[in-house]
Amino acid sequence: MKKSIPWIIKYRPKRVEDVVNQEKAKELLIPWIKKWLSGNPPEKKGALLWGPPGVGKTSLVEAICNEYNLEKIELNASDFRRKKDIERIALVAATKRPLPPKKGRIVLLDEVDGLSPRGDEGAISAILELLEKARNPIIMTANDPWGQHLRPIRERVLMVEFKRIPKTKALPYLMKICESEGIYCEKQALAYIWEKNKGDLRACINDMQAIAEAYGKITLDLAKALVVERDRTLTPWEMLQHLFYAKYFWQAKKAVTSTDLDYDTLFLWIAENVPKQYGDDPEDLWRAMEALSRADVYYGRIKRRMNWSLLPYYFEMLGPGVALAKEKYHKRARWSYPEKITLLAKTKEQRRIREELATLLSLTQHVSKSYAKAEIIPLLKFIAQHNPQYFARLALGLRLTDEMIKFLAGKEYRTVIRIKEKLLKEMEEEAKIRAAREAKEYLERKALEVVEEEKVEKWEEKKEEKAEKVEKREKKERKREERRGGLTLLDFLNKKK
Ligand SMILES: Nc1ncnc2c1ncn2[C@@H]1O[C@H](COP(=O)(O)OP(=O)(O)OP(=O)(O)O)[C@@H](O)[C@H]1O
Repeated sequence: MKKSIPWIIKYRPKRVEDVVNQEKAKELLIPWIKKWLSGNPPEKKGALLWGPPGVGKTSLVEAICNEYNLEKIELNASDFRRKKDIERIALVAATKRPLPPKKGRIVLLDEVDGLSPRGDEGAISAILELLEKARNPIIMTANDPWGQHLRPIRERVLMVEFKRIPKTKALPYLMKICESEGIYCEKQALAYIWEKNKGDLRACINDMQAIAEAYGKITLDLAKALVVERDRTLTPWEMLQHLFYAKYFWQAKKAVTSTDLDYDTLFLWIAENVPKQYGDDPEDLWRAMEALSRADVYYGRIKRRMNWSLLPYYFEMLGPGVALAKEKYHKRARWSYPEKITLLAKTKEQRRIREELATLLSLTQHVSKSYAKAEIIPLLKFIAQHNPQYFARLALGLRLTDEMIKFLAGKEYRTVIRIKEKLLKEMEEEAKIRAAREAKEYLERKALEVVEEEKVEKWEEKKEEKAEKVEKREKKERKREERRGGLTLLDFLNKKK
């Protein structure tokens, strides 16, 4: 595929006057820069250029650098998240003079609104320090500078607002690009592109280039067919359309990141349709499948290690990897809904039963659910299908429901249920007999207990009678002794002698 320089680079404003429709911003920024150049730095050492994306913030800074012969040191939000990043690069840059022939230096911190209120306080305090010490202008950009955490920065800088580019200004500018490229272009097409991109010139130029390079002209019909509204979520079919017909990296990446499909489902949609779309060219197909397999590897790592920083690579493989795998034009194939999803929908009920069975087994057998699924369920299935008699006993013991039995026994289901019912009847009979036997034994035991109690009572009565007799005898004895004058029989006899 022929690759040419992106128009947003080729037509980037070179001079301040080339930046369209930002007169107010220029009125604020240019005098501020001139103060720096005059050797009498302004009170506020930083400027924050804010406004919607693609309206010329960075372009104006670059145009200023060009026009006033300044060196630009640019850092993106991801480069200055930590305090020491700023100290290492920006602070040095902001406090040193540039090498000749450059007259001065601008430090550009792009997308400061990308700093998070919690994780990046260090970076924010480092920026504040930078604003104190700077001996060169510090320019920052942001789409939304109104976060509470950016307040200290807002209070110390010159706030410069950038407006959306109105249609009246944007269309002539875009038309000029078409003329320079020698491309036939319909004005309504540009108006349509402008509307869909809500005044974002970068997005308009990108869309124009994509259409022009694919079809050699920009017409309203083509624009309607190819331009997607920004921030709109694509249906899976639209996603496939945009992906398979993307000519640029960014288009393909946008296609895969603009759906609300979850990551697994997105993968399934693409994997299902790649062979259909590229099937007529083995090499294109091979490259696309290679990209898909890499996406799968990244996704596996993300899930296993919870390493979400790999997500961009997943999208890059899935989107641009698949889209740019083609070297020739492919006719639109008959795309289809991923078979796996259809299958999953069909097997939903089966999966529910399997899940319930695994829960039951894990509770009764004291194993994990995954062990139950991997080891016990297959074993039960085998037993059910080869020895229904034995399985029916197991089913009763494990208290499996009929639907679980059906799930495990498959064709043998009816046999197992028949055996299970027969077993249940037998068990009921057995239970009745056992209950009757137990009742009889109970009565016998009770009767024996009664006889024993009677015996004990009689024995106790006799014991009392005996005790009474002994008491009576002792009483008599005592009376006789008293009559003898307290002498024992032996004393009495001795006395007589
Ligand atoms: N006002 C403008 N005048 C001329 N060209 C513009 C203007 N705005 C945007 N462009 C075009 O869009 C491209 C991107 O613009 P730029 O990088 O300046 O946008 P930005 O406002 O900084 O966006 P972001 O907030 O996303 O960084 C430029 O290369 C240029 O081609």
